[in-house]
Amino acid sequence: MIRFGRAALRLGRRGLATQALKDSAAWRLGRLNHVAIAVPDLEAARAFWRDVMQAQRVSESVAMPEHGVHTVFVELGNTKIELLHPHGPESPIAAFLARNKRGGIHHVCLEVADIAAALGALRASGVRALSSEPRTGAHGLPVVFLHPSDCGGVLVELEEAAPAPQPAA
Ligand SMILES: C[C@@H](C(=O)O)C(=O)SCCNC(=O)CCNC(=O)[C@H](O)C(C)(C)COP(=O)(O)OP(=O)(O)OC[C@H]1O[C@@H](n2cnc3c(N)ncnc32)[C@H](O)[C@@H]1OP(=O)(O)O
Repeated sequence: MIRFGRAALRLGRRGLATQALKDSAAWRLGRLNHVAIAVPDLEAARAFWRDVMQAQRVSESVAMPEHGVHTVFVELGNTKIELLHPHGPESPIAAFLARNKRGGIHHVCLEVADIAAALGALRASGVRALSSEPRTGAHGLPVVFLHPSDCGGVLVELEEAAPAPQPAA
């Protein structure tokens, strides 16, 4: 059975649906920030997106040992692709690549306006977070991962959107 936390059950009831709408207004689900792809060979993947797919901007590789990954960002204009490669044997990407030898889509990252409010509302709907608190993600902003078994089989990362720049006075 595919699970979506307890949200699908609860939203069937009028009162809880209204509450969920109020909650979502507070935390506001926003843009697709990136799609992450786990890759067995980071330099080969980097070259593919730069030279074959002709992406205009492909970053250098950055090591993030605190997340167990090396990352490369491919800018697409409306969103990004994050290439992920394991950093260390405990890396979650190592476990993923052990099951998916050629790599594949690992997670999607969605922006929210208020990550603490999002976590509270999602937990109340039965969606499990994979850390007790948000951590600092690849863009230096708070992120939290949601269990794929509670999100229809998709690993979802939430990232608190950077505050919009204020117009010059
Ligand atoms: C730098 C940062 C950033 O962008 O800001 C990052 O990207 S860090 C990127 C790396 N960090 C993370 O991924 C952190 C969050 N990830 C985790 O905590 C873990 O990887 C889990 C998602 C819990 C999976 O861990 P593990 O493979 O040990 O768990 P498990 O074998 O018990 O799997 C539990 C269930 O989830 C499924 N599963 C595992 N990984 C999955 C994935 N990427 N997408 C969809 N489903 C997935 C398994 O098939 C299994 O399904 P069944 O139960 O149906 O068999």
